[in-house]
Amino acid sequence: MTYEALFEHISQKKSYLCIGLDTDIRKIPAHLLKESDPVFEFNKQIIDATADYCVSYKPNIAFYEALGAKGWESLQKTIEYIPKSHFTIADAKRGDIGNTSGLYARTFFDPSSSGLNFDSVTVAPYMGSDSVTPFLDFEGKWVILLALTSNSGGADFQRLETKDGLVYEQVLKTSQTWAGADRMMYVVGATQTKDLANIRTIVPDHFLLVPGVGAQGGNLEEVSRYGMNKACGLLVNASRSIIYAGNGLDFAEKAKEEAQVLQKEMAVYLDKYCN
Ligand SMILES: O=c1ccn([C@@H]2O[C@H](COP(=O)(O)O)[C@@H](O)[C@H]2O)c(=O)[nH]1
Repeated sequence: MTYEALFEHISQKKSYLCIGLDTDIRKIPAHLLKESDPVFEFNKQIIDATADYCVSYKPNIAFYEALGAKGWESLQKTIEYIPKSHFTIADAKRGDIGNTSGLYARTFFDPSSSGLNFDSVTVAPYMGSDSVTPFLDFEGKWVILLALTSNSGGADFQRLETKDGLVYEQVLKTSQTWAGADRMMYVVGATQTKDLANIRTIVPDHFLLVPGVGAQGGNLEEVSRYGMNKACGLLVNASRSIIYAGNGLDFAEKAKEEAQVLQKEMAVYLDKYCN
């Protein structure tokens, strides 16, 4: 998906909501456990109920890998089921020496190899350029680089001072020489809103993937006020607060209600801050 197509979809839907499909077999409603693939059945009903209110889905790969081959199968079926209009993110946080990164890229981007055809994958910048650029060899696919994460421990390294600024600032600056705003996004936690104005001076045009509203307590208004640019430039993720909003027969309806609340708020912020 292109930058322009993503912005067009956001404008049409008046939403920059990304729903995290962090589907934990131990947390899904009991009545689904009799299904042959409970994880896929849960995802399918969540997608059917919420697709009108979001522009993106982000399965966190850990939740699928933890189930072995069966989890991989649920992930493949889920990715095929998501409407093509929606931007898909493999939240896998990969990155290794170039040779190995190339295979991680095939895993998420080459359906003839793995059965998966994501639009993007999250990548850790720690191993540097040759660990990231193999993901960019796949035309039209995106890298979402970890910059300033939502967890408190992120500060251990990301906020270390160097002679040229903080480590996360260096990640933003150096990685711009690898790809532009049309192929690269950055992860910035919704719990890090004090840094958003600074981040926007370094990457004014890039999309930011912002996890941390909902269960982690991030503030959507602040994220939007300080993070939005003229093409919206935000994909705000919520996982647990949406997908586990209910736990009964009506779990998908409850998820829809939560998604709708966020979408309505986003419509207001798009009018106010997207310029
Ligand atoms: O900095 C980061 C990077 C990734 N995540 C992931 O996003 C979701 C958040 O889930 P919630 O249930 O809405 O808290 C989850 O998959 C994380 O692994 C993040 O939270 N922070």
